[in-house]
Formats: sequence, structure tokens, C-alpha cells
Amino acid sequence: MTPGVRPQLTGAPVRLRDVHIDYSDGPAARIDLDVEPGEVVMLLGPSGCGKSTILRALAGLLPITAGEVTVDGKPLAGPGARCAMVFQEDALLPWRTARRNVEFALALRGVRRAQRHVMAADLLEQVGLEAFSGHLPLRLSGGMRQRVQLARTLAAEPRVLLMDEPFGALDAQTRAEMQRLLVSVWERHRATILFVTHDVDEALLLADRIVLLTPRPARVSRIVEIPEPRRPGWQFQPDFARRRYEILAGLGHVSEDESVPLAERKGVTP
Ligand SMILES: Nc1ncnc2c1ncn2[C@@H]1O[C@H](COP(=O)(O)OP(=O)(O)OP(=O)(O)O)[C@@H](O)[C@H]1O
Repeated sequence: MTPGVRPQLTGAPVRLRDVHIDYSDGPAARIDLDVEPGEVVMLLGPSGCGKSTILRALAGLLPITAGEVTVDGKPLAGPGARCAMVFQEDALLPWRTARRNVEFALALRGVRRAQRHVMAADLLEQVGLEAFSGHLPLRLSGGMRQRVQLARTLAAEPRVLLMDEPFGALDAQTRAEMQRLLVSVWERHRATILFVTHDVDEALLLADRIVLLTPRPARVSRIVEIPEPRRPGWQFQPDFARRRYEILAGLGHVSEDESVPLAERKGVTP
């Protein structure tokens, strides 16, 4: 990394106080939630419950009907650099190379032209793409495009990253690589992250806390805390499987009974 060019990100606290978000056909979300600075919160819930709606409202792209959202203690007022959204489908400019996509975000932030090149190179190095900085998005794989999108998002120095199933379209191996990359980037920048996923394992691997939501309108139904989050190899430990069942049961995908190994269930003799 080039010295002196690392963006100085720190996570902001996000508070949702009795937040109502409605569509014309009815309520979409009713949320109370406190997210600590630099915390990684994963949102899980049934399809169509309102997960993306909550993120879009936090990005300032959707109005809040009632209640209050504060970021770093200040009320949210429309789209801004404090909260940046990362989508499943990358939104790169197809006619610009990877480097120039990142430079564009730096230009929007007012970084002088002379500095943009060095800072973009640094950000692309952080996401492991320095060798591909001259490529157009079309010539990059899905995983690589998501890396550019992450670099470009970091260029805006957001205090909060809103990630809407960012790895949902990737194959399993690329997805695992992207999860590791996100953890390493987060360890450097410590932005607060709200991350929507359908994948229980992804939630368990990345989260400090997992927020389970009800069917529409989305309300918080349960919060699962992860002790020692992101510790290497914890997906192979019994505690991981226990929490996995707890979450699946919370989402109504398995009965609480199924979380008990067959041999330990009442009335079942091994
Ligand atoms: N612009 C809109 N106008 C009206 N209703 C909408 C709009 N966008 C989404 N909805 C509806 O609001 C509900 C919540 O949608 P949202 O996309 O937030 O759910 P989600 O939990 O992210 O879904 P999924 O898991 O399938 O991505 C759904 O019933 C959806 O059909």
C-alpha cells in the first residue's frame, strides 16, 4: 500500500427509532435497531419481507414515513456519502476501466486529479485487483467486478456500508473469496456494515450480530449475537451448527426439535 493514501474510514453508529417505511399498498417495515460503530450486522428474513427496503431507506433512496434514523447522531437527510450502498448487480460505468471507475468516485469526493491515480491504485490493490486496473468491466469476471465496486465504494469514504446481497450472484468459491476479502477490508477500515443475505452461513461467518426479520412488514423478531465473531475455523465447530439451527428455526425453516441430534431427542434410543 502506498503510504499516506489510505482513506480514513471509521464506522458511524446507526440508530433506527420506531422507523416506519410504507409503500402505497401498505406497510413495508417497522424497525427499532441500534447498530454500534464498526459493527457488522447481517439482516436475514423471508423473501419479500422488506430487507432491501430497509437498506434503501438507510441509503436515503426511500422516504421514511415515521420515526427517526440517525447516523453518527445526525438525522438522515437524503442520499449522502455517509452511507454507501453496494448492490448485487454491480453498477460500474461500462466505458471506464476499473481504475477510472474508482477515480470517478474520488473525483466526486473532490480529490484532486494528481492524487486520484495513486489513491485508485491503492484501493485496487486492497481488493487484489492491481493487475486488472486497465480492464473494462466487460473483461472482468463477476467477482472481479464486485471487487471494483467495493474499491469504488471505499473511495467515497463512507461511514456505513449498506450491502444488499452483494455476493448473491457469485459461485460458491468466488463468494467465499469475497467474504474473506470483505473481512480483510473491514479490518482495515472498520466501517459499520449492514448486510442483507439469504445465506445463513454467510451471515454466521461475517456477523457480529444477526437480525432476523418477520414476514412483511419487516420487524425484528430475534437477534443472534456471535461470540468471538469471524474467528478462523468456527464454521467447523459445534457452536456454529447450533446457531445455524437457532436461526433456521427462527426463520421457521426447521422446527426447534430438529436442532437436537436425532440420538438426543426424547424417546429416540440410539
Ligand atoms: N417500489 C415498491 N412499491 C411497492 N411495493 C414494493 C416496492 N418495492 C418493493 N415492494 C414490495 O415490498 C416488499 C418488500 O420488498 P423488498 O425488496 O424490500 O423485500 P426483500 O426482503 O429485500 O426481498 P428479497 O429477499 O426477495 O430480495 C415486497 O412485498 C415487495 O414486493
